[in-house]
Amino acid sequence: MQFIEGGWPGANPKDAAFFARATSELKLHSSRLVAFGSTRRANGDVENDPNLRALVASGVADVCIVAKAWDYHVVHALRTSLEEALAMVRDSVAFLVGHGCNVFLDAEHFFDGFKGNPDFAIAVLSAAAEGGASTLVLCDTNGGTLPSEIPSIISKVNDQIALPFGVHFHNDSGCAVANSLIAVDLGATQVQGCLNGYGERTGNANLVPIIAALSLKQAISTIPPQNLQLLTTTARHIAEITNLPLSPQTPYVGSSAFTHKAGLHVSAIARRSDAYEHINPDLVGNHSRFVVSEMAGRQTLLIKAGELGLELTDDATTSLLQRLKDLEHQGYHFEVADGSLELLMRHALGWVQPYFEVESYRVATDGYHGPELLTEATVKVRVNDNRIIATAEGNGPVHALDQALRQALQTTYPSLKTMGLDDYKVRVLDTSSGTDAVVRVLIDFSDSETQWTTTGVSTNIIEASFSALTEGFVLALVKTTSSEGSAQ
Ligand SMILES: CC(=O)SCCNC(=O)CCNC(=O)[C@H](O)C(C)(C)COP(=O)(O)OP(=O)(O)OC[C@H]1O[C@@H](n2cnc3c(N)ncnc32)[C@H](O)[C@@H]1OP(=O)(O)O
Ligand SMILES: CC(=O)C(=O)O
Repeated sequence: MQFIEGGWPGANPKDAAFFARATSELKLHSSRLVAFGSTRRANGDVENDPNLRALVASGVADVCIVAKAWDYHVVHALRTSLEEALAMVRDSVAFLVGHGCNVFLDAEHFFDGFKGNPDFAIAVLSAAAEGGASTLVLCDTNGGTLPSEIPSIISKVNDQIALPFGVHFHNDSGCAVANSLIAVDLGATQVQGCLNGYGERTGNANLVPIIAALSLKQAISTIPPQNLQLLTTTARHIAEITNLPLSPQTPYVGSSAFTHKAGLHVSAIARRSDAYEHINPDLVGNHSRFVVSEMAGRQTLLIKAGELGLELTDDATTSLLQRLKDLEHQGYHFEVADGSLELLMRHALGWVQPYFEVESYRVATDGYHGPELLTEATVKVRVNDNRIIATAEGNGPVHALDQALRQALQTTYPSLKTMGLDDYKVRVLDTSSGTDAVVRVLIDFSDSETQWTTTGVSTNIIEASFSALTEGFVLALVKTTSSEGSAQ
């Protein structure tokens, strides 16, 4: 069974409103909603404790309450006696169970508490068991516990407590996932955490790799098996909603999790698809990808060319590999510029783009005549046997050049009307050279069917931009003519 903790009813109006709506409107299929809270206050009484009353009033059957399991916290944070702390646990659990709740007890600071005073930490678990809790959850609240410390502590818990136990690790030492997996090996039946590892400070245990590892590598039931393939889209969707983007390197679900770059890796994968993948990415809804860079070898180029429907000869592969490495050394970055890479491959096969030839271009920005900056570009191109001169204005140099090129080419190639320029990025490659630096421009394009990125590198930002821009136009024409079935 999976549980989703929805918040702390009574802590704030939002959590209260959530439970009011969720209990009537939310239809969960494979999981149950849990309300979170704490034990009663020290020297208080359960009947009049607003937190416990709010848990009962939340309308959910499963509740999780936190209790201090470290004597240091009892003395200094709660400022009460160890006896009273145990009574708080016992009374609160019994109260909730008496109101029909299934109670999980989160033993806060259990691991640190156990190291300092194991008898008290175990006594907290026993008090919860006496009160009627169904699962005792050992928490590493400060997140400092290391994997090597877990077995001896959990085996002592197993010796003394018969109830099922869960774990709740924070990631302050970067060990939350590893600790959770070890705990499951040692008998934990509940792992608390958060999708994508969100949470206070460095976050909670990331449930994504925990679910994937337990389900796929240890045959332990977690989420329904048919939902495993939704792991990647779910993690990315949640990242989108929370506006906390996933690192591409996120295990299992990141965009680079199964992306291969090193030539030696790709050459082995070409022979055995699982050579450099710890699982089949399809199982979690992700996929393999190959990127081309200066670390590529021949096999990488052959695979990439195959994806583009191009057949590289031996000679073309050799010259392409050399050219690619030289250009990357100059500052090109083909890993993120698939469009420019495609053109490089075509050129290696002797292809010359047949659409237009640029004779010259010029751009001028005039800031002295009126309140608005005016940028004007002129391009001179040859299309078939015609010489065309087009001039256009724009918000800036790239816009003006884009407009002028469109004006020059659109009569002959009306399909260019559907092409859009989506993003434009500039990166300074050698900051120590100041305004004399080499810059790399990346431009993202799209039409109704597809997207492509081109790149240009120069000490002159206009030249780098114009090079990326014209490559974008050429690719738009390649794509149109390929989809019309013409020669490539
Ligand atoms: C270990 C964890 O991370 S559990 C998750 C913690 N989550 C949160 O704290 C988020 C929600 N919290 C809140 O909205 C508020 O802190 C509330 C509503 C719970 C309490 O607010 P307040 O009544 O203003 O108390 P405040 O937050 O200042 O202080 C905490 C009080 O809880 C007591 N307390 C702390 N832990 C516990 C516990 N496990 N059981 C009982 N009482 C506790 C403290 O002793 C203190 O009471 P005191 O001032 O009477 O000594
Ligand atoms: C309950 C909880 O969040 C903790 O102890 O870490």
